[in-house]
Amino acid sequence: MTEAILTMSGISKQFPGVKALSEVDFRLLPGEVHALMGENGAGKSTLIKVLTGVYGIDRGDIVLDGRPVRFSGPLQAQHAGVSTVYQEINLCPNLSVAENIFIGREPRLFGHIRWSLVRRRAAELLRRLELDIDVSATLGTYSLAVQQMVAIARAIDISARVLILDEPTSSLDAGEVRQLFRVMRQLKDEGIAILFVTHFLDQVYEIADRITVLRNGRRVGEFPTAELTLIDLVGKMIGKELEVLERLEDRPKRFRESDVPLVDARELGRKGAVAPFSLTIHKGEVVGLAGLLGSGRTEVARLLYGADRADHGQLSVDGEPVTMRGPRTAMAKDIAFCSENRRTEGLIEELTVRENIVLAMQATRGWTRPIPAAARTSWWTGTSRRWTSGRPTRTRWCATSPAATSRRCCWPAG
Ligand SMILES: Nc1ncnc2c1ncn2[C@@H]1O[C@H](COP(=O)(O)OP(=O)(O)OP(=O)(O)O)[C@@H](O)[C@H]1O
Repeated sequence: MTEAILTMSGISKQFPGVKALSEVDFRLLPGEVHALMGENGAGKSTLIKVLTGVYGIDRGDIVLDGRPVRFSGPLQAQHAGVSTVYQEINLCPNLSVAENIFIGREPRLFGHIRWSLVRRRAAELLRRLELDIDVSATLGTYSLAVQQMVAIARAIDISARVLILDEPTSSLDAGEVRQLFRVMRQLKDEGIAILFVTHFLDQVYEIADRITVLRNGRRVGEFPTAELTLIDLVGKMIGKELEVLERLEDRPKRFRESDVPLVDARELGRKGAVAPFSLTIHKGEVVGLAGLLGSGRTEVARLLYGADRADHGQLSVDGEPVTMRGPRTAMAKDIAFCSENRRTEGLIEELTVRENIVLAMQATRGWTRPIPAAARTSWWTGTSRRWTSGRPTRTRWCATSPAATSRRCCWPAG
């Protein structure tokens, strides 16, 4: 059996009031992509951070290449051969690609940086990864995906043994994910061990050789990907067996399929943005839209809210056909929208909390009907009561394809 390049044994980490890791064991083999899986709060980030010295360890041992190690920080870990590339690229977008690859470790002669050597070595490195990137161009002019490849190139040039990729695909579209996976396969073939943290289950099955599952800070197990079915993986992540998951499907719903849906979109679409899709949402139901960046999730939500106008299909609310002329129509139908860009689209940060809420209230009433001062204080408590009493009963997930044409319900949450 191949000897592990990295072994973590009995790792425990306590934060005030939270046991983030309890006696966790983890093994990483050279030349493998190893997915670290678990629900939010399972302990994935903490395990990476104790490995790379961001946090100290309460108990446990780390052995790298046969030698016990305990890093004092990510820089020391990097020099020992363990590099991390995070979802948020921590490079300098205003510097060139070559400068970013060699920043802090530029080759010098008599104190002067040898720029031609920097460019040549950067170009060689990127060529080795079959990346066609101009090393003299400013990094910030490239897409996030390319910037991520540059970060990976830098990481493996510094230390080419263990590469940790923490949620690397969260901001990439399908084509960029393919490009990243090609690079990952190449690094794997060169013998580099890759620790891959992601929430995208389909990507794990595409790229990972083995999977370690964490739950509530404990290791559930280590499995060859080929021997763990998707439903078993989900079961291990959430701590429920297959039969329980199947029974969840049969849970009584608080609505009948024959009930008139609250929202009923039939072949709704917008040219150039979302191909026609159909979707129903019943009272008390939570429907999840899942898909990669660019798959059309946000665009679907914007069409339902009227933030963008549909040019195809029909939308009905509470059984009545509606022409969404804009957010005002949606608000009149009691539809609210919480944008993913809350800071730029959902709030005016210069205003107080109260002023932001009053603005929303004013928008529903129209500017000709000012809100009485007394109502401005009572509205929030009234609304939160309404929200807590209207508990959702059931969650469905719908996956959107790049053109938002397909709809696939996977499993109910909870
Ligand atoms: N710095 C911290 N201080 C206190 N508690 C923390 C800290 N970092 C993490 N935790 C807690 O430790 C537990 C594990 O968190 P961790 O971030 O490692 O989980 P995760 O699996 O990476 O989740 P996610 O997928 O959401 O990133 C959680 O309960 C979290 O709230």
